[in-house]
Amino acid sequence: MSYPIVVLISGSGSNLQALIDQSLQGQLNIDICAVISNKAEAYGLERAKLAGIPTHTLSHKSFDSREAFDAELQALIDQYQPKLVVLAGFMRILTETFAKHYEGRMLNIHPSLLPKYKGLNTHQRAIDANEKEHGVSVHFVSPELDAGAVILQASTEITSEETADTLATKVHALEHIIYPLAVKWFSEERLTFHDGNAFLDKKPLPVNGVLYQETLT
Ligand SMILES: Nc1nc2c(c(=O)[nH]1)N[C@@H](CN(C=O)c1ccc(C(=O)N[C@@H](CCC(=O)O)C(=O)O)cc1)CN2
Ligand SMILES: NCC(=O)N[C@@H]1O[C@H](COP(=O)([O-])[O-])[C@@H](O)[C@H]1O
Repeated sequence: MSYPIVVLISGSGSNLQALIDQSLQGQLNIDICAVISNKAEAYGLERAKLAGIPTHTLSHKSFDSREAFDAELQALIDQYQPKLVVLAGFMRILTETFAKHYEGRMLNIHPSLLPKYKGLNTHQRAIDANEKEHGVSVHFVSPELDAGAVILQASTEITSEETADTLATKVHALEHIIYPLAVKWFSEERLTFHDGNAFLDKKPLPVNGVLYQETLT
């Protein structure tokens, strides 16, 4: 029996594509029931359609408040009764009510080594701060932005010639490895969440999650 998930996007959907590909290759036993975007122009919607996955666009601009948008989004998601909600480049801050409704069963991928560089424009900020390394974090979604329990991180060196674009390319490659791995762990019920903390095989994860190395796969 495959594991039902719903994926939320706002843009290109390369992380969605990584999940689709690994599912099709039999590496992930998931059923992506629907892909929902808040942006009609998101290329990730085309990726979903090509994979035969139902798509929905729910524009936040059509709602008077964040709460009204989130309520509609929650009703749409719950029609599919997913066991996991995956934010894959979903660029809206979610309300406390929404985050609590899916607490422990909603993941996000964030392009920094949390808790560093929460928010937006993380690659340029890391370069401007003369960081020697940068990377990506997969975490449970909490009401506080980018503050949920970290599950997995992967890092890369920032070179002297680095630009935000070259760094984003390196980070994207890491994302496409660790996000499917985190989803796999959750779908196999190895990854769990209790009282704000993440556990793998019933053991508490380190505060910054597991640092990805090749040996993990
Ligand atoms: N309650 C939470 N909501 C969201 C979380 C979270 O951890 N808790 N993660 C984010 C994803 N994210 C970073 O990983 C993020 C997404 C969006 C923004 C943001 O500032 N959004 C603006 C609009 C920006 C735009 O449209 O380009 C906004 O919502 O006003 C910051 C961080 C998903 N939600
Ligand atoms: N704050 C959230 C955030 O910035 N998420 C980032 O959006 C990109 C989505 O790429 P994709 O649409 O190709 O998967 C990814 O790099 C992800 O880390």
